[in-house]
Amino acid sequence: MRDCMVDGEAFAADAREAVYRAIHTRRDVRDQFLSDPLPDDLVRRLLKAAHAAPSVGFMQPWSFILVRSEETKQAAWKAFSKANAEAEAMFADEKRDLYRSLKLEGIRKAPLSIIVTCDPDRAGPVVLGRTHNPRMDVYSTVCAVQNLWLAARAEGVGVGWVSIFQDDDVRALLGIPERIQIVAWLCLGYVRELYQEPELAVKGWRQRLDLDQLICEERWRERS
Ligand SMILES: Cc1cc2c(cc1C)N(C[C@H](O)[C@H](O)[C@H](O)COP(=O)(O)O)c1[nH]c(=O)[nH]c(=O)c1N2
Repeated sequence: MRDCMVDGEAFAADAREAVYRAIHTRRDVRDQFLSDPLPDDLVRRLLKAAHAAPSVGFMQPWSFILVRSEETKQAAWKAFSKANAEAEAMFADEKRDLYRSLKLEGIRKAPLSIIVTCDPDRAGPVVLGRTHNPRMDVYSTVCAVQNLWLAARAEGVGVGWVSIFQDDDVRALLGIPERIQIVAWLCLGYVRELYQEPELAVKGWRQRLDLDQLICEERWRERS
């Protein structure tokens, strides 16, 4: 068994710093995408990072659909626009005005979209670790998205997650069968600069919560 092990010691300070830098400077990107295409080997590294994510029962339920054509991106943007109009109507008064002013997608600007899906049947009917909570497959897929997002940050590639869609529109557009879950539409492209803080905070939509208010010991505590 010893032959199967690798060193588990802490990274050297600069490598550790790089990991935290990727975590803390990662941003959701909507408008800063450059049009330059992403090289295939880079895209492959990002997908490899996603594929290295943890998954329940080592299920690896994810798949990745790569979209580069203007035609498909235009159709996706139309689906977004329809859903976004519905979303806008759900907010009241000033919040609605602020919502309307926000840029919430970069579908047409980003040279590449990666749609991440989850196959609930990937590892058969009974999956280790998912026996009492079937949602674990989607949670695993989200881990893959986050791996990709952090790797992209290190590569100078911005990622924007767009979730303002009716699933059926995306299904029809990409030919995704009913049994497959759509987890994320990710827009990707090189970026020259990023917001220092979440754009939604900068634009006054919502601020970062105080971490100390979110930690409790032993028992659930309502946030004050
Ligand atoms: C599941 C999920 C879904 C979405 C998002 C994120 C996640 C995790 N985010 C991005 C989100 O607004 C952003 O992560 C937060 O505002 C925090 O900003 P940073 O990611 O730190 O820049 C996002 N942003 C956006 O402009 N349109 C969208 O539809 C979505 N959808």
